[in-house]
Amino acid sequence: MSGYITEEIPAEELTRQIEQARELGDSVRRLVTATVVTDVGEEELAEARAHIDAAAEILERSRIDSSFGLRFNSDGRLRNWGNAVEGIRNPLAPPVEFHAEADHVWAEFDLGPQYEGPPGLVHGGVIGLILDQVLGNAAVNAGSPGMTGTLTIRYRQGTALGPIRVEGRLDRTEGHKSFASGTISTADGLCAEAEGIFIMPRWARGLDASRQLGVGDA
Ligand SMILES: CCCCCCCC(=O)SCCNC(=O)CCNC(=O)[C@H](O)C(C)(C)COP(=O)(O)OP(=O)(O)OC[C@H]1O[C@@H](n2cnc3c(N)ncnc32)[C@H](O)[C@@H]1OP(=O)(O)O
Repeated sequence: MSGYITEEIPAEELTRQIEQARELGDSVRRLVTATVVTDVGEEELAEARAHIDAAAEILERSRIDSSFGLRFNSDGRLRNWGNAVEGIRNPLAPPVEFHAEADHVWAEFDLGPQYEGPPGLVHGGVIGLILDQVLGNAAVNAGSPGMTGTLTIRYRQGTALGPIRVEGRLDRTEGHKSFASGTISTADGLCAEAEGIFIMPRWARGLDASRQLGVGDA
């Protein structure tokens, strides 16, 4: 399967690259939020657009000819900068930083106006996006990673934009299948809960465990 790349970047250099990636992602995330809620006039909009197009042209001077993929470094760190939930250089990602406990994973972060569905509330698809990742990471954390086969979500109440907490845990495994569950909550209480079946695909079953579907961090 392509997109799984092994690299040898010296540790200090990789740390520097990670910082730069986060800074670039944060700057564009700020821009995305500002774009959704700006109320400036026509002249300022034109001025901003010229700057944005100029910045895009600089970034396009050199680019990889694929998506970012999963990049494993020789020091054990893994980069998933394009990931739609966790990718530090992906401005579509909040990005979510998960914490791994013995029996579950969790994260707390803000969802801004770019994630809106119904007015003031998080889009249902974004809820699914985040729950897919938290359940998948729970399976990874428990040592039983897999691709999402089935994801079932029950939306209990609207999720207000702003601070949210997500949690996920592995409930059980059956052969190549991992059964995970998780929740999204806010200050208003439980907003959505999910159950998922994560399956180790046939093509990945013979691979070294550390390379199966991106077990790792960074
Ligand atoms: C880094 C980790 C975090 C990841 C978080 C994000 C996760 C994702 O977004 S993954 C992307 C979205 N998912 C996908 O694209 C998956 C697409 N589907 C596939 O790749 C395959 O169909 C896949 C992996 C689900 C099944 O793989 P395949 O090699 O066909 O499995 P196969 O050997 O036929 O079946 C294995 C078992 O799973 C069951 N199964 C197969 N498909 C499904 C399914 N969709 N739902 C439930 N069970 C299923 C089979 O019945 C079989 O069960 P049993 O062992 O009891 O007989």
